Amino acid sequence: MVVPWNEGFESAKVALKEERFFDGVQFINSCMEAYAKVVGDESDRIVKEPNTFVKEYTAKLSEEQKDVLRKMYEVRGDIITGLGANKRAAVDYQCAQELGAELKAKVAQAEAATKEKKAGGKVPVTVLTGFLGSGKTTLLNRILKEFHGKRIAVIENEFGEVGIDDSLIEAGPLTTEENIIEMNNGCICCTVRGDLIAGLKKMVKNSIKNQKPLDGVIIETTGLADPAPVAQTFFADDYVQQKLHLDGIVTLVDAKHLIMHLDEEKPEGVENEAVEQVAFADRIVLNKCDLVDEAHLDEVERRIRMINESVKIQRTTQSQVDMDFILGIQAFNLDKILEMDDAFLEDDQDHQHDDRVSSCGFHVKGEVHQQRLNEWLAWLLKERGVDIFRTKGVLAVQGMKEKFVFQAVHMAFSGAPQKPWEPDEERICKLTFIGKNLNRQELEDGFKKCLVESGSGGYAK
Ligand SMILES: Nc1nc2c(ncn2[C@@H]2O[C@H](COP(=O)(O)OP(=O)(O)OP(=O)(O)O)[C@@H](O)[C@H]2O)c(=O)[nH]1
Repeated sequence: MVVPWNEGFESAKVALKEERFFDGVQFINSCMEAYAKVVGDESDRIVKEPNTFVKEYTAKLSEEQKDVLRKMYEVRGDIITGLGANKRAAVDYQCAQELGAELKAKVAQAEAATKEKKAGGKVPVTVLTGFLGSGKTTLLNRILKEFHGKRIAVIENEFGEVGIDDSLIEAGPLTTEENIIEMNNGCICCTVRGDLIAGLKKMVKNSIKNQKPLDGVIIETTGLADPAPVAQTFFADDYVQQKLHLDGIVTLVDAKHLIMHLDEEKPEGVENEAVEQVAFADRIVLNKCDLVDEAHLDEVERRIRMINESVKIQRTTQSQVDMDFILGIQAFNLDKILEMDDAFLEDDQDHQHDDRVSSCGFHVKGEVHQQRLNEWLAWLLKERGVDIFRTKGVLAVQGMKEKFVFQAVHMAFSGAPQKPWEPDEERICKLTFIGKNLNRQELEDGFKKCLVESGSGGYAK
């Protein structure tokens, strides 16, 4: 149903008054597009290229039309100011001025605000993103360790069919279980976005109720997430917008595999997540520098700069980045994002993942035979490691007191005993693969052969 422009304008004004800025943007943009048609323009320049539109139309409009448009640009400027995109708001105020409004003070204020960054007492949120296996969990563990005295809440989103990361996060004393939310039933950028909002709200409300204020929130996305919709969450929900602010998007990059993923050909209309993650980064942690030489690192940096020219980059191994480089940086800038992605604030954005990429996981009671497992995984990753992007497992190995943690990124793998099994803890094996064109039957058959009692006890997947 097409809403008449004047109704949409009223809704925008109400949303502005109630400080529902994200809704306000949707109302004002659609009402302005409808108004453009009234004055004879079929394009969307009225919202996307306001300066050009105003220059072209000022002389053609009646006084009454100019008055309406002037008010629309002022309201849109106020709404966008509410969201924090002051540079963009200044453009709207200037357009309103061109049409006769007296808004010098607002323009000056918006221009000054673009230079000054304000968090306004809100809890800072850091989005940790980066392709599969780039070092996000390694970094998260370092943050939790280094900020031992801080109350940091964590939202952990995993792509694997069987969740493994909960076993790999080493929470400190102030990051208790109630402050860690696991989301492994879908991707945070699409299917579980509602859960992300609900999770953030729950964390903030609990911290207020228990009088234990949060010092920060870290969101670790899946390696296949598009960071744009995750960032949009901080503008789309009013409660979240009032209580939290997006401090920065930190993208981990695997120095060895980044170029391969940037160059991967995708089917028509499907986005390349590795490119999106670099494009939206406020900081890049160029990790795994131990695996490549200097010339390769220079080439990786060159490729990063082709996508995100001005981003700050720090080279690391084992995600050993300076905390000042990634936390409390107030780097997220809505104006910069809008310059890159005009549609960022539209609430019906659609993005398509590569449906050849999937996950296959096993959750089995019982134990594996170490040698059989080693031989099988070595064979599998050698033969299929180009397409198997990521393998993770926590396994009960026959005769081993500790949990055996297996990790692989493409062909490079490592395994080591971790924490001991508790005396009354059931010995289980969890193993998950993420990759392109996975052959579930082959993986299942191979894994079954590694079990001490092949096929025994609750073969979950
Ligand atoms: N050689 C090398 N290995 C690293 C480095 N940083 C992390 N790793 C290893 O790489 C593997 C993947 O690291 P994670 O921190 O789990 O990566 P991730 O991005 O959280 O992985 P997903 O959540 O599955 O996307 C682990 O085995 C790490 O120990 C590094 O700088 N060099």
